[in-house]
Amino acid sequence: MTDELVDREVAAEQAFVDRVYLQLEQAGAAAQQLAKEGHSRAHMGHEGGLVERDAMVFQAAKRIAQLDAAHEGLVFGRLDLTQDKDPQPRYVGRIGLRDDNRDSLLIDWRAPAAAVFYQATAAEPQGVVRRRVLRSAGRSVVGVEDELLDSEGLSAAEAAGRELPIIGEGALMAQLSRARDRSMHSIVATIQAEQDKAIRAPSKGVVSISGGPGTGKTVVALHRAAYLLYTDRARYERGGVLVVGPSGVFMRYIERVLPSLGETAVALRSLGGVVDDVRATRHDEPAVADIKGSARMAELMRRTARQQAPGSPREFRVFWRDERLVLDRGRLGQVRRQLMGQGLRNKQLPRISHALLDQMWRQVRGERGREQGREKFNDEMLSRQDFLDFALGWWPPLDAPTVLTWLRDPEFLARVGEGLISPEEQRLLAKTWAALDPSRPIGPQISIEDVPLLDELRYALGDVPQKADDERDDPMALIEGAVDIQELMTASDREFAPSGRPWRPPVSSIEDDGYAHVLIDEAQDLTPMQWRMVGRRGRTASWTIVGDPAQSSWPVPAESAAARAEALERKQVHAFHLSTNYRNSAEIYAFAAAYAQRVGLDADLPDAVRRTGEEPQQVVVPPGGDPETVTREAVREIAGRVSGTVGIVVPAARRSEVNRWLASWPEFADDAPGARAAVDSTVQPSGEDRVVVLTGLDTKGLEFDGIVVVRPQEIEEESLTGRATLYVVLTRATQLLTTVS
Ligand SMILES: Nc1ncnc2c1ncn2[C@@H]1O[C@H](COP(=O)(O)OP(=O)(O)OP(=O)(O)O)[C@@H](O)[C@H]1O
Repeated sequence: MTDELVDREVAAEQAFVDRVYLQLEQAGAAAQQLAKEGHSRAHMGHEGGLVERDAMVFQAAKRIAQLDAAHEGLVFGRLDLTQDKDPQPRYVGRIGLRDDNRDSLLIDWRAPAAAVFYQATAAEPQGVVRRRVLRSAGRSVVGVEDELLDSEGLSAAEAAGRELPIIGEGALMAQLSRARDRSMHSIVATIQAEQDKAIRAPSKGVVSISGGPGTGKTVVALHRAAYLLYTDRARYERGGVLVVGPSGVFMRYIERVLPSLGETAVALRSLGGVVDDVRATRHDEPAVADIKGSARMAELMRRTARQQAPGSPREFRVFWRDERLVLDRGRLGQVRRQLMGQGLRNKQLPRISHALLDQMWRQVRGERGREQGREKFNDEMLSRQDFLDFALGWWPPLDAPTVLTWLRDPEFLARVGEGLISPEEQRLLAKTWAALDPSRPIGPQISIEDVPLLDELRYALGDVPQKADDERDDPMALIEGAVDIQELMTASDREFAPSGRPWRPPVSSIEDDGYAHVLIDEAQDLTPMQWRMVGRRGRTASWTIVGDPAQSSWPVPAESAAARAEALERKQVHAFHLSTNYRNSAEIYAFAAAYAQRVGLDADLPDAVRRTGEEPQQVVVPPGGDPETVTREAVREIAGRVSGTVGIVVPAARRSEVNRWLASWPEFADDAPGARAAVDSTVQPSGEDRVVVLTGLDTKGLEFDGIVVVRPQEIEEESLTGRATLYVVLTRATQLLTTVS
């Protein structure tokens, strides 16, 4: 293959790509013009729909241009079919586009017509002679990679005067060898057949995608989200797609993929951010996390939500027509039980005054009182400030953060935890909640493990009924106006809302929590309580769940499996399995797999296909030697040899120490500004650093060109599932891996 030939082919593709961008600009300008003219029409009938669609294409393309200029092109694939099928080339891109005659210029990668691009193989070419991947930098085509799928078809095409040279080493290998930066990239150009099947699976029930490390589970799941939005945009955009991943760092790592595919209507949430308006970023220590994640906590929260509010009045006395009426403990207890039996606590707010009045009216025996009648009695009581204050103090509207803070009192905790959690467990829990302050926003005060507990409380309490706007600030309004309560828009309202009303992320009502699709990444790590939390968001949803049990950091798999089954409520599960590791070099993965087998993890071992000739290094600090010097040497060596990111993975207890090391090494001053920031606080590593310090758990789902593992033994011993965590750590590097023991 001559350079001249390559240049000629690249130039030919460039001409086509230029045409696409020109067309896109024209379509965008026209869409904008139309949108300007008929903004209100966009919500009506057919014409409006067209405006919306064109505007969407335009928006998508604009985002692609902004976000991906440096990396990925709009047009990435070309198919040349057999003479009898179609002598014209077909191009595949991130979005679909038509020319002025409404003929297809570019096929959306998700369209049925593009499926063959991913599914054709040499064994089953499906009419494809040559598959070509275009490599681009922004709008420039910089290379092409071809695959010949049907040599007979090629001869026939050439005989008919079509020239179809085969160029390049194969797109996949070129793609896999690229340096890694701090964000995940889309794989649209090189999706493999087994991945494509999972991406395009029908959107019913649950699609469960399993596979070992680096098999593309995450990236496949994200492409699936884009695929679903493409196939049923009205449903998924209106109902919402929720993507849940393990950590904030991970969410930042994947956040570019969907926009680069032109999709923005997706809520990306870390496990600490599933509940609206709450963003927890800190983990509890493993022993505490294990308690807070366990299914028993559901009962603890249920009991908590039924307790009398600490400090609330416990008695009410009043004289009425010469009689003393008393609401004492016993009578209040009866009213309480009656109200609790009728449903969620906050939902009873409109009923409490009448329930209390009933109880008091029963005490009215005297003739003077009786003859005035119940109505008069009600009127008079309801106009007494002391009665209203009592009623509202005794049964106040409650929000989950306030109720969670009740648990900071060890005596309260002991009472509700009786028979459920041991005194030692109570002590551990109370310690983590001791400083909770109801007067400050709860988000920054709680851990990732507290978030499902908070959610549990929200559902046990129910929403405080909403009143009309002018009464919002007056809690008294809750008591009297039992009838005209305005509920917030519910999930089903949203589902059937007139089209054209854009979907907005739910606010904070539990009725707004439902989504049309829920996608869970790293599902093996969800605790039973987390499954309950995400389950509530997907009652009427279809699901995509991806995970690898061998990477699990939850110690009681059976309990988690039960919670998962409950969350999925007998929805039908379609299972897909991915079998090739695209991340690690074969050498690195062989090392990690040997570790998994040695320590008895029941690992799903994929094939790693890319050889680099670089074996992992195991460095031992000599007796009396300095671990910092040895680590620094290892990091320097790796950073000098790879052009992308480097992760230094350490036991949780050593994170600040190693951050201090890194911050003090002048050769990394430019590469690791985040380490400096972390030295005196617990801030997350900044998004753009080339060299970062992470704990084992932090590395979940991420990847780096090079990894240095500091004291692997300690990572292993750090928690009950330390071996699985270390296995995860060993499977994060694409090029070079060094352990420092
Ligand atoms: N078809 C593909 N073409 C190019 N790159 C791919 C392909 N499939 C996966 N990759 C790359 O392989 C790497 C691993 O993918 P991903 O993180 O999705 O795997 P995973 O199965 O979720 O891994 P883990 O379980 O170890 O976190 C990523 O860099 C991804 O871009």
